[in-house]
Amino acid sequence: MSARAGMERDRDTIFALASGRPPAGLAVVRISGPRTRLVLETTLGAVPPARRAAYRAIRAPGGETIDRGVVLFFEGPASYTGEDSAELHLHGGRAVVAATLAILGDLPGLRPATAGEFTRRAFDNGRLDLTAVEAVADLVAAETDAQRRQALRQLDGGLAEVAGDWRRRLLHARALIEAELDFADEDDVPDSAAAAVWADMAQLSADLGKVLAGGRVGERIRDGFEIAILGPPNAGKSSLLNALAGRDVAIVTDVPGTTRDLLEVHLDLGGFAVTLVDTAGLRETTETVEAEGIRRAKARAADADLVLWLADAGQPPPADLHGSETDAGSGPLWIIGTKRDLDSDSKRDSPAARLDHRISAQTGAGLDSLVAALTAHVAGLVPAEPALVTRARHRLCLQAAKTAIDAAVANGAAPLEVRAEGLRQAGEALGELIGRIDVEDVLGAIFSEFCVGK
Ligand SMILES: Nc1nc2c(ncn2[C@@H]2O[C@H](COP(=O)(O)OP(=O)(O)OP(=O)(O)O)[C@@H](O)[C@H]2O)c(=O)[nH]1
Ligand SMILES: [K+]
Ligand SMILES: [Mg+2]
Repeated sequence: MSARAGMERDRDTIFALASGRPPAGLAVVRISGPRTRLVLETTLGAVPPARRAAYRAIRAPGGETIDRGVVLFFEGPASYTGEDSAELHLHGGRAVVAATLAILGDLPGLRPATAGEFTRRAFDNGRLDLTAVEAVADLVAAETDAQRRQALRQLDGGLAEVAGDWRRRLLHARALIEAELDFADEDDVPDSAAAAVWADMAQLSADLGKVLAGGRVGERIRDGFEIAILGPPNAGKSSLLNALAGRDVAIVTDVPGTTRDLLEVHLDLGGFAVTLVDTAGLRETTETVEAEGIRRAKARAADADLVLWLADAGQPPPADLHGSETDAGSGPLWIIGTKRDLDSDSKRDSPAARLDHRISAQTGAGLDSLVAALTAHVAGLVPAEPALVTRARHRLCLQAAKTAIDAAVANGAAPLEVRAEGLRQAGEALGELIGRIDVEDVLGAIFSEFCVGK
């Protein structure tokens, strides 16, 4: 779309059902754009007072009453989108919603909103920065308390405020350097100002490093921690997955090699989103499909925050699976003895294998204590300090900024212009983070996550 066509579209007044699929108790239809007042005059007879709930009849142009409900009018720019906008709170019936949307669609200058378009206008009108836009999407998608809290913190400016401070420090440093360049011919300019600039930039790099050192916890809270279930064929992996999911997700049979593909179940463990992954049983095989399943199982285990190694006869995990716990990319591994209901008394008491837990997916024995341990483990992965980096995009922008600052600080022998350019690049990376510079491609990716009506 050309810039001009984009501006034409922006002048449209948009509408959408912002609430869930009817039938429902209520339906909220959202309207935003320059014709909002006209819409309200046409359908209600008059524009209600701004920001005050008004009980009104909603009428078709012919005069028929479609429904009665509460209407809210928000006068721009003090609205979510920054434009005149309104909400119609209707009875959530299919016919009510369909008739209302049809009336709006027939009004000149109105069209249905595209996914995320209300929030896009809020961003374009400076009501939300880019991290807040992402947070709106995350809040709508949040399924656990930790996800909700993290999204709300980000919406309240968690990362954006810190990044704003960092940008101001960079601008200040660049201004001092500019001044120094302007006075470079004069002998009486003290060096101390420059020294202070680079000391602060070194500190800024350390501040960025501290936030980055939080690792990917924020991303994990958003996307879910991963627990992979591995073990030899028939160890009872799929049975455990089903037991923890509380439903029959995976096929369970007594045929070794039943599971081939990775199967995922999403759990809420103590308010944290967790993805539990069932995998193909590990064994030597020449069978193509099974071999691919085993390859995927190992790859997933390498990325997991925790591997549960299931063993019904105490088989130890292969050495290539987990290495030491300090290996990069490999989290800890617990050994779980399965089919406890079949254990003879002698086996139960034998200390032959190191077992972290003993369970029976069949009787449910040991499952409560396993879930409690998993919940505590996941909670233990989350530091008390809330994460500021909640998406890979944030991490990459901060890393780019830090790299540019580090190079500028370290490169003391380079001309001042070159070092200043590094600081400009760092500022640009932080600008990209909050969406203050041209970021069209980034925007497309972010807004594609939205639903219509948001
Ligand atoms: N007695 C008993 N049998 C179990 C238990 N858990 C699983 N089984 C049985 O063990 C067999 C294999 O179970 P699965 O859950 O399919 O094992 P798996 O590890 O997923 O097997 P593959 O996908 O083939 O690698 C099935 O016959 C299950 O009914 C248990 O706790 N007690
Ligand atoms: K099986
Ligand atoms: Mg299985």
